[in-house]
Amino acid sequence: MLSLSVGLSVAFSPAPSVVSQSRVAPRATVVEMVNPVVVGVAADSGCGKSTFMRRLTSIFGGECKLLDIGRETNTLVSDMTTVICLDDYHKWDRTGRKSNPEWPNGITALHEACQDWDKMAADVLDLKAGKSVSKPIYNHITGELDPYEDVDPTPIVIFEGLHPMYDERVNKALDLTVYLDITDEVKFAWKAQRDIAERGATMEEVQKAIDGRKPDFAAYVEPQKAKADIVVQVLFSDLIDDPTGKFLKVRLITKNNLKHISPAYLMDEGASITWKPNPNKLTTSAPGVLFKSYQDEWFGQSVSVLEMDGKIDSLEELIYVESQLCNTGTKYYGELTEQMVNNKASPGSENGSGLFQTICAFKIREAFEAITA
Ligand SMILES: Nc1ncnc2c1ncn2[C@@H]1O[C@H](COP(=O)(O)OP(=O)(O)OP(=O)(O)O)[C@@H](O)[C@H]1O
Ligand SMILES: O=C(CO)[C@H](O)[C@H](O)COP(=O)(O)O
Repeated sequence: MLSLSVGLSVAFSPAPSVVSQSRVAPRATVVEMVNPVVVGVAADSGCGKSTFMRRLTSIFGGECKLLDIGRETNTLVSDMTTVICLDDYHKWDRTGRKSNPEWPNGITALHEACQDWDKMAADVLDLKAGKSVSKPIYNHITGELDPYEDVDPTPIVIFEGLHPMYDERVNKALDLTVYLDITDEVKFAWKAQRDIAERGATMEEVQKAIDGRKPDFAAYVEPQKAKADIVVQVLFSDLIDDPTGKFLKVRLITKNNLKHISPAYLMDEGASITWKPNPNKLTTSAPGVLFKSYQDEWFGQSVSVLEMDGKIDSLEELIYVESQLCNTGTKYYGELTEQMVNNKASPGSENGSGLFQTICAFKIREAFEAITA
C-alpha cells in the first residue's frame, strides 16, 4: 500500500527523516510524504523479541539506541527505525496489577483488561499517519507508569510486545505482522537457563512463573499466531534428545499470497525438499543438520514453510546454505551470512532461530521497499 500525502508544509510537519528532501523548499511548498511502514512483532516475555530487534535494526544500519529523554525509556531509535514496546500501554503499574478495586485478586500483564487499547490504537494510527505522539512509559525497573515521552515517526515503526495483533484497529493498521512462537518446553529451557544462572531462581520458581502466566497467555497472546503474516516457530530438535534447548527445530512459516512479500524457500519453489547438507561443506555438531522446505496449512491458510533442525558450528560456512536458499530478501549473495556473522554473539545464531529471524528481518525490509517504492 502506497500512502502519499500531498499538501502544504505548514499544515503538516512530520519527522524530517520520513519526508523527502523536496519539503525543505521555502514558501507554498508542496510536501511529498511517504507515511511510515508499521510492523507488529508479538511474543511472550523472554522469547527473543529484543534479540530479534537487534537483528532487524542492524539490517537497516546506523546506530540504534534508546530514545534520549534523560530517564528510563523502552523506545529504541535509529535513523530508519523506531521500536515501541507495547508494555508501555499497561493500564496499571506493578502494584496495581497485584490488587486494585477492579481486580482485588490481581491480574497479569497478559490479560486484555490490563492494556489501554484506545491509547495504543491512537498512537499506532497517528505514527502511521506520520504524526508525532506523546505516549506512556512502563518502567520495568520500578514497575511504575512514568510520565509520557514524545516519539517522532521514522520510516519504519515497529510495535513489539504481547498484543500487537489483538486489537483489530491496530492489527488492520499494521503493514506486516510477525509472531515468535516459542513452544512451552523451549520457553522453559531458555527461562531456566537465564533465571537460574543469572537471577538465582530455582527450577520450581521458573515453572511457577511460567504456569502463572499460562491461562492468560493462551487466552490473549497465543491466538495471534493465527493472524500473523510470518511465524518463527521454535521446537525441540527431532534429531537428538536434548532438554537443554541447545538443539532446536525451527520453522519459518510465511503466508502465501501476502501483498508485499513472498516466502523464502529452498531450491525449488513450491516443491517438497529435504536436504542434509554435505558435511564436508558445512561443519555441524552431531547429529548434523537437516533442512526442509514445503507447503502446508496454518490455521486454515496456505503457507510456505522453511525448516532447520540442528545447529552449525561455523557461521562463515552458512554461505553454503545461503547458496541453496531462494527469495530470502537479500540484496546480494552473501548478505544473509554477513548479517549472521555480524550478530554472532546474539542468542540463537548457531540454529534456525537466528537464521530465520534474520530472513524475517530481510522480509520486513522487502515489505518496506515494496510499500514505499
Ligand atoms: N534464539 C535463542 N536461542 C537461545 N536462547 C535464546 C534465544 N532467544 C532468546 N534466548 C534466551 O532468552 C533470553 C531473552 O531473550 P530476549 O531478551 O531477546 O527476549 P525478550 O522477549 O526481549 O525478553 P523480555 O521480554 O524478558 O525482555 C535471552 O537472554 C536468552 O537466554
Ligand atoms: O509480560 C511482560 C512483558 O514483557 C511483563 O511481565 C510485563 O510487562 C510486566 O512487567 P514486570 O514483570 O516488570 O512486572
